[in-house]
Amino acid sequence: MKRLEKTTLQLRAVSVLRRLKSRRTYDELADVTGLSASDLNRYVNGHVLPGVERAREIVDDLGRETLAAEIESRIDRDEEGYVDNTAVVFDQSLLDLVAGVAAETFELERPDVVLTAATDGITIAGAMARHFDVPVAYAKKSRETGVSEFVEARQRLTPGIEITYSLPASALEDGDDVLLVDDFVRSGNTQALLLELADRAGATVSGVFTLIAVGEDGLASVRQSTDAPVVAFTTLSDAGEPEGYPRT
Ligand SMILES: O=P(O)(O)OC[C@H]1O[C@H](OP(=O)(O)OP(=O)(O)O)[C@H](O)[C@@H]1O
Repeated sequence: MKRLEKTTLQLRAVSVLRRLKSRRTYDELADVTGLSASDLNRYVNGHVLPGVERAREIVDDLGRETLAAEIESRIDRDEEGYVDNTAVVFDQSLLDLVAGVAAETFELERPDVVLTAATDGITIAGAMARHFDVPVAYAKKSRETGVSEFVEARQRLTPGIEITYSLPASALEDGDDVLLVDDFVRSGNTQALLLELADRAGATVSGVFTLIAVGEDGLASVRQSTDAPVVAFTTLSDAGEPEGYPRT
């Protein structure tokens, strides 16, 4: 592991601890982490960095669980099960941390481009692109004025109603490795569309990452369309209650 990667991991672990600390005393944080309150105080206040192995444990064991619980606690659902994740997708610093933790825990490979669909996927896709230091591209439901060439794919909403998503042709090059990212997957239709766009551009999809999966059906459907790993940071049940992680 290179020095820069080690330091990045150590700093990410500190960010996770700071998020946890914001709602807890040091003694409570010690109970959650199994680390001593005095060590935690030094990490959180920036006097010392955790060692690399300890940092990895903090990120892998606590990072995802903590952030998934935070995401779940910020999601509202109406009576019909529609998701309001505004409080998540508007919080860029939370997403920046999620992107780094997700890349570490899911061992996502560095792509050439991160691709998403406008609108709500843009902030998590931007966070993932920044993590890997690669460009982010997004397909839109309208053609960008001034762009002459597009790659396009159609999404069928109901019989007779379709939306065309347009991606400037310059966004992807033949042979690019692409990571598909979105804020949530429900039916998987949006990911199917992004897979089609990538395919039309001659790109290879190296992975699919969603912040939230609503039920398992959408993920299963995406997995049938690609051999690339398809992963969700957290999964909510269709019935309305988040599952998999305790709330904080
Ligand atoms: O798996 P699916 O059933 O396709 O649903 C997931 C998509 O739905 C939402 O976008 P939406 O189409 O609502 O557009 P928006 O981001 O502009 O709100 C969300 O941002 C995903 O892109």
